[in-house]
Amino acid sequence: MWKRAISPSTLLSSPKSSFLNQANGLGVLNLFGLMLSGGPGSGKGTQCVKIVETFGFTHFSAGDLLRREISSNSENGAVILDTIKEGRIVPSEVTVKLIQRAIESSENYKFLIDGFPRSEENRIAFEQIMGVEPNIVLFFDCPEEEMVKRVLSRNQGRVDDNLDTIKKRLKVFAALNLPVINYYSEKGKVHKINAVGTEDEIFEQVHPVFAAYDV
Ligand SMILES: Nc1ncnc2c1ncn2[C@@H]1O[C@H](COP(=O)(O)OP(=O)(O)O)[C@@H](O)[C@H]1O
Ligand SMILES: O=c1ccn([C@@H]2O[C@H](COP(=O)(O)OP(=O)(O)O)[C@@H](O)[C@H]2O)c(=O)[nH]1
Ligand SMILES: [Mg+2]
Repeated sequence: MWKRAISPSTLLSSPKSSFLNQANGLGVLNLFGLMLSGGPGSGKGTQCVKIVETFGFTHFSAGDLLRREISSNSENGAVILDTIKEGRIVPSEVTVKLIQRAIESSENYKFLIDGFPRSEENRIAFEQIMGVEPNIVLFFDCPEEEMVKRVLSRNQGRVDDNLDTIKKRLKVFAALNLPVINYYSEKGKVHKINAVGTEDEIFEQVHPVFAAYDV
């Protein structure tokens, strides 16, 4: 379980007080974290919309947070844009800080972190900075040719939705994703989803994962 330390004044006024863990008398709030992993175009973002609607999670897409940094002309914007165009991974501390800011400014206690961690280095940086781990990891398993087809017809005007970048992204994914999945698998946190099928068919696999958790 994720826990967030909060001040006593926040505690008293918090709408989330029913999630207080008062065992140590410190005012600690329990958070519930879900991470979604899967290659480009495997359908993570699409299923997040359904999870938000059905289970009331707050959705943070690491890619969207990075794209927002580019459009807000932040000091890191140029480096992030270049990295995304090349299909590489943005330095961990940049992404983790954006996720941290998003979580800390949210009133919800249930989070979906979509498209992160993309490497062991990402994972370790997240755990060091945040001091928490996800409760559940959903891994979207999708053949490369299906991912390519979906990305090339995504039509959202993204700078990385082209054949050249997608090829690079698939190589990065193949090289860096497995250790992350192995790490969380050993902790019994990974639920593998067959990402081929209609959106509803895929959600039929996602839905029961939540049954075992009181969220
Ligand atoms: N089950 C599916 N079957 C076919 N196309 C899908 C499916 N799920 C998502 N898509 C489409 O594929 C593209 C990539 O989906 P998206 O959710 O953005 O994937 P990701 O976030 O993993 O990159 C989008 O255009 C989306 O509408
Ligand atoms: O934790 C992250 C998430 C995304 N990205 C960058 O942002 C791009 C797009 O990520 P997004 O999750 O939006 O892509 P999707 O998998 O949804 O196609 C990736 O290729 C990376 O270059 C990154 O560096 N770190
Ligand atoms: Mg996405």
